[in-house]
Amino acid sequence: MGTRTAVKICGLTRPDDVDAAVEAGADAIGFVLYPPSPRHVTPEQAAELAARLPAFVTPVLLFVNTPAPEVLAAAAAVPGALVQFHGDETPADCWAATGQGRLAFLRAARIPLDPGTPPFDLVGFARRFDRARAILLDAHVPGYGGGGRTFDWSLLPAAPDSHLVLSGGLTPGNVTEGITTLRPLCRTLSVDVSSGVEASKGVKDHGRIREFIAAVREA
Ligand SMILES: O=C(O)c1ccccc1NCC(=O)[C@H](O)[C@H](O)COP(=O)(O)O
Repeated sequence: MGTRTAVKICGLTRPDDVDAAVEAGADAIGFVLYPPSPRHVTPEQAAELAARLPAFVTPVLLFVNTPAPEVLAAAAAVPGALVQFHGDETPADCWAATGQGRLAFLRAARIPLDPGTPPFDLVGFARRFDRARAILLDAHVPGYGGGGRTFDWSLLPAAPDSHLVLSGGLTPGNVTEGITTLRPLCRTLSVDVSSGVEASKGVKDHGRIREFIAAVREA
């Protein structure tokens, strides 16, 4: 029996898109609380959208270098939220912004795209952020994330004790390859997508969400 790969659909801004992602079988829904992002929602909007989620779908609040009090205030309004740190946050920043571990968090690792850069020290990164629920692997793109770019999956070293989330440029067409490439390297693997299921930034294509999740379920 295959290991079930959890799916996070990220960057939702509209109620209909949240409902469609839940209907399609998403396990987690990400809300971007980073004002420069074209997918940005306010904490109040995130709380309103998250209230549409059934208990078995996890809301994920995504921050970039946000002060701890703002993270904690936003999370207080979203019961059961995971927080995702996608900037330059240190382990100490994550500890403070999760209320000394009260909140579970994902830590994004932004993998350089430049050819010739040395392999990413995934084991070292995971050790640094050993309190993280999982390490989300994304391409290092301008604007911190949501870039629709894949990094070179073949360069990733094994991280047998790590819970990983593959992210960055996933689509219904490439997610199966991503899963088969990374699943043997880690303890558990989930996937995360934003651009690859969009009609435009922040506007999700419901058919592509269904295709993406169907591809994951078949992998
Ligand atoms: O989605 C954004 O606009 C964004 C902006 C700034 C930091 C992070 C952001 N998204 C984080 C995510 O978890 C995305 O799903 C991830 O970067 C993958 O995005 P994509 O390559 O578009 O699938």
